[in-house]
Amino acid sequence: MQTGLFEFTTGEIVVICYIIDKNFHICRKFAKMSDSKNEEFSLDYLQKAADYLRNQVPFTPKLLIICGTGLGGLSENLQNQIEFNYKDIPNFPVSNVKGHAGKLIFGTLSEAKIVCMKGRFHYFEGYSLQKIATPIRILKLLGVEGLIVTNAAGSVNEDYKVGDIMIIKDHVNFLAFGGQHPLRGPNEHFFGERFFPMNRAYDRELIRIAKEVAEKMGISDDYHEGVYGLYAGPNYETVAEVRILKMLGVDAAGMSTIPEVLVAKHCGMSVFGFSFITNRCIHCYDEPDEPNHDDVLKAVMEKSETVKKFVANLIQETKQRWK
Ligand SMILES: O=P(O)(O)O[C@@H]1C[C@H](O)[C@@H](CO)O1
Ligand code: HPA
Repeated sequence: MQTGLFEFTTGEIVVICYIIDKNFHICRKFAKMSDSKNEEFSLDYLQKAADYLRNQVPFTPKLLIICGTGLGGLSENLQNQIEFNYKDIPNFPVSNVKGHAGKLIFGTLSEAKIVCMKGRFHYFEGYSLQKIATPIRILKLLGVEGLIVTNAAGSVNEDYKVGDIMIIKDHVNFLAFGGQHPLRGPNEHFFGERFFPMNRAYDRELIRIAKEVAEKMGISDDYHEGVYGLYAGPNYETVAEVRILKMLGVDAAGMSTIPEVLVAKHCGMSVFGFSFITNRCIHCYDEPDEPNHDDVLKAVMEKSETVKKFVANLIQETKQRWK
């Protein structure tokens, strides 16, 4: 048979049809696989977790606090606590890192209606970026309008010291430069628009109030406003990587936060974030220090009361928003 440039026998045509058909099925299979990946981020899937929680919590939470490594104590501020283990909530991920308890705690503080994630999910644990951010969407379905996101981070900025608080004014999402994003894939319009801005991601009014709170607490030498950079981990940075982060305008490096902030902004939440500086990132080859997770936990423990007070005061000053 003459088909344009090529000549085929009937047998060859059968083989070509078979290959096309096989490829078509393989393509459909891949399309289904990526669809099913998104299914776990879809309204229907997440609604199940939201329904489970809604049936047991007698109020609508307005503010979500994500506790960074060792910062689980932030939930101790809450009154009238109702606690859930992540593993008991249908379609909720489970966290595996030391310093992350894996509990969702509902409660009130200065009349603000709050839910605390005591334990978060990290990319280095093997979760997809979507899975990391599913709690944001679940809690949005429950009524949450604002997010306070916290993390342990290493200081790239050499003016920072261990124990400082860095209020996040902006971030650099290194994963996005490589094309990785929790909102990659079909857009779930229920939650937000396909394209959305991030130039005002961190709420300027909340930052202003937080700075006032820090001043009133007398910790003006111990807080900064800076840029958070997401390093995927689980290793801490090499010296060359720290130097690159510095050149690119990063003040503190961590392994979390940005996927949660992206999904929170996409669904219209106000966001305030801060890093607790647990260690210095090492800039020089002849420095003998090496960062490690136990020192990270120790640094947080030493200042946990100050951090708890900072968050409690910030909530007190903004409680009208979260009633
Ligand atoms: O959950 P966060 O970002 O606070 O955790 C940071 C990153 C690693 O889990 C850990 C490194 O020590 O702290
Ligand atoms: O130095 C760090 N780098 C990245 N993540 C971190 N989390 C705590 N400290 C660090």
